[in-house]
Amino acid sequence: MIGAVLAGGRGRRFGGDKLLFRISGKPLLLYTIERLEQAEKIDEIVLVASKENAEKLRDFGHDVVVDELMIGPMGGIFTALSLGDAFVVAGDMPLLVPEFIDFIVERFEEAKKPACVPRWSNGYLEPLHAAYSSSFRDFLEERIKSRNYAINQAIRESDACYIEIEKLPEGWRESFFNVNTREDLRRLTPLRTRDNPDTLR
Ligand SMILES: Nc1nc2c(ncn2[C@@H]2O[C@H](COP(=O)(O)OP(=O)(O)OP(=O)(O)O)[C@@H](O)[C@H]2O)c(=O)[nH]1
Ligand SMILES: [Mg+2]
Repeated sequence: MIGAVLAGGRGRRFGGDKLLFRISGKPLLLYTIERLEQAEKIDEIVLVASKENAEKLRDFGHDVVVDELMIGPMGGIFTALSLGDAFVVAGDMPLLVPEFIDFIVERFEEAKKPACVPRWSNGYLEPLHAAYSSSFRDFLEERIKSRNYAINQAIRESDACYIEIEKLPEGWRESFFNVNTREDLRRLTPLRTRDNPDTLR
């Protein structure tokens, strides 16, 4: 399965290109990529870039595909699916849990549904930590044509399968953590053992 990383955002809340921002000398995006590489079900990684940052992202050693739409997550997912079925994450998720990703991909493969998306008990979805089939792309195309870019609504109106988050190990939830502001960087401090045991303290 392709692991697609959305990496075309502007980082407005962060105040600059957060994906290249270095934490203990390592770009945020690299943390995300390394976690995704650890998932056994992911055999190829693709970075979904903007035209502006595509060149820089080539340094990460994975294929880069340019998002021509730049309408937010829906366009990134749409672009990723042009390559085939994909597990899609945001580039600002440094604490991805590889076992959780494998779990979702397995469920997706069994369910044979257009998408498999984690869902909280209050109905909130995690569309940027989900598996999608290339057939979901056709469904998105219609919505993009009518400028309806709301990804959660699209998922709800599709025949998606859901993964109930609260029924899974609590430790897996940190997989959703994403860095949006500089304040969020602080939340990384006590957590890191796997990647950089000492340096983030
Ligand atoms: N390819 C692509 N990636 C996107 C797009 N919008 C956001 N992303 C990426 O999707 C991920 C999650 O988005 P956000 O957390 O909102 O990041 P952002 O858009 O850079 O930040 P803000 O400007 O503060 O919203 C980030 O890794 C972004 O780089 C888009 O239109 N196309
Ligand atoms: Mg984010």
